[in-house]
Amino acid sequence: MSFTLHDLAATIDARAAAADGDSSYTKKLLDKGAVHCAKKFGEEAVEAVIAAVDDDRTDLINESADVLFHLLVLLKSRGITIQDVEAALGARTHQSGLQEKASRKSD
Ligand SMILES: N=c1c2ncn([C@@H]3O[C@H](COP(=O)(O)OP(=O)(O)OP(=O)(O)O)[C@@H](O)[C@H]3O)c2ncn1[C@@H]1O[C@H](COP(=O)(O)O)[C@@H](O)[C@H]1O
Repeated sequence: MSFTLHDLAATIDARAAAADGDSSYTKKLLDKGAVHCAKKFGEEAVEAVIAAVDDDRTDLINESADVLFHLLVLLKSRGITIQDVEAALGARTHQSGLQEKASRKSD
């Protein structure tokens, strides 16, 4: 059985609804607010960048897991769901990234 980001998002939802900060790291982050969640996400992203630059495969995989967890917590802190993000990604599939970039330059 595979584990998905939807499973993790559901756990984060459950912790937000019913946990307390002494027993749940997720709830502890959410209780500190969106700005704190954003800072933690930024820290984890930088750690992933460092792992990539160092070409450390194991570190990059582990830091990527941290990044995805902290991104989902950040989204939760602002009332955004993974389905909202998937919808944004889905809306982009009609054109390539290069086409989208070119259309922005002519704005
Ligand atoms: N995937 C994760 C996950 N990834 C990373 N982390 C935590 O993120 C933190 C990042 O480490 P840092 O050193 O940057 O932070 P820290 O210094 O420990 O913490 P701060 O006091 O700075 O916030 C660590 O405490 C990790 O345990 C996670 N914590 C929880 N989850 C998932 O969330 C679920 C619910 O967790 P709880 O809310 O704790 O029950 C777990 O079962 C996991 O599936």
